[in-house]
Amino acid sequence: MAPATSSRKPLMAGNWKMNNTHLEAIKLVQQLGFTLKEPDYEAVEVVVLPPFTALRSVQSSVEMDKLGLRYGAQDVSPHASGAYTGEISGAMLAALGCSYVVVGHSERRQYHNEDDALVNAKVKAAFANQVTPIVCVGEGLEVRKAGEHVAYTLAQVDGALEKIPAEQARSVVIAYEPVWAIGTGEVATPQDAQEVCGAIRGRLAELYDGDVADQVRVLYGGSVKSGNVAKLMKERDVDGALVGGASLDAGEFVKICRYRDLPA
Ligand SMILES: O=C[C@H](O)COP(=O)(O)O
Repeated sequence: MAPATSSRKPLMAGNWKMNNTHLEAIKLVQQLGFTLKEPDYEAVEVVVLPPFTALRSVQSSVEMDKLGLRYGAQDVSPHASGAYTGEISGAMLAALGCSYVVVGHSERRQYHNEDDALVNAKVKAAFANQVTPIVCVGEGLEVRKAGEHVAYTLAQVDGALEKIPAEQARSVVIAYEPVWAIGTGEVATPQDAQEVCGAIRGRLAELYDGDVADQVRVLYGGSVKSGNVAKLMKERDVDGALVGGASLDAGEFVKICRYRDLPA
């Protein structure tokens, strides 16, 4: 398994959601892998998050073609093994070379009733298998309108990291994804993103001693595209992006990974 890196290296993660068969996944990974070069990987960590059914194909492609991409899954079971029909364990993801797993995406919270306790159990399951969780947090429109977005999001951070020790917390990735910005084309302003990403880092500093808050990468997600990523990445506490729709297009995702070349 390729270990996840940190020291706040920018991270661009493409969450493919329920898109791409394993054959389409191979094509997309090869398009990305053959376009991105060593200087890209020196500047940015690039991760793709295919559906479970494509993970084995992505692993083979990455290994055979010696691609610099890392990859991960979109969910993990809180259980280690056994009679849990339809679930995929952390050990299974580790065996497929997954570096990352998304935990607590708003679509899981909304359509599968995932609460903070379950998200916390999934974070533990990921760490138990040396897979780095990308923990998604963020408020819906009503909460934002009520001006309670920071408190709401920080409560989700508290819930996800309950009883997670500092040595694990320092490698976690947190993705701030305001629900109203996901798939809507309505990206948060850089100032809005910074407000919450900065507050998340502040909360990490309250929760943990030492360098945890400095080490953790906080991503922004929600309608990120090549046209807005450079401005978002200028913000002090935005360390990368969790990209949905735009990550399905190789050319667009490469541009996002090369955000430094784009006008901010
Ligand atoms: O995980 C990714 C996010 O849900 C963002 O999706 P989007 O870029 O399509 O808005």
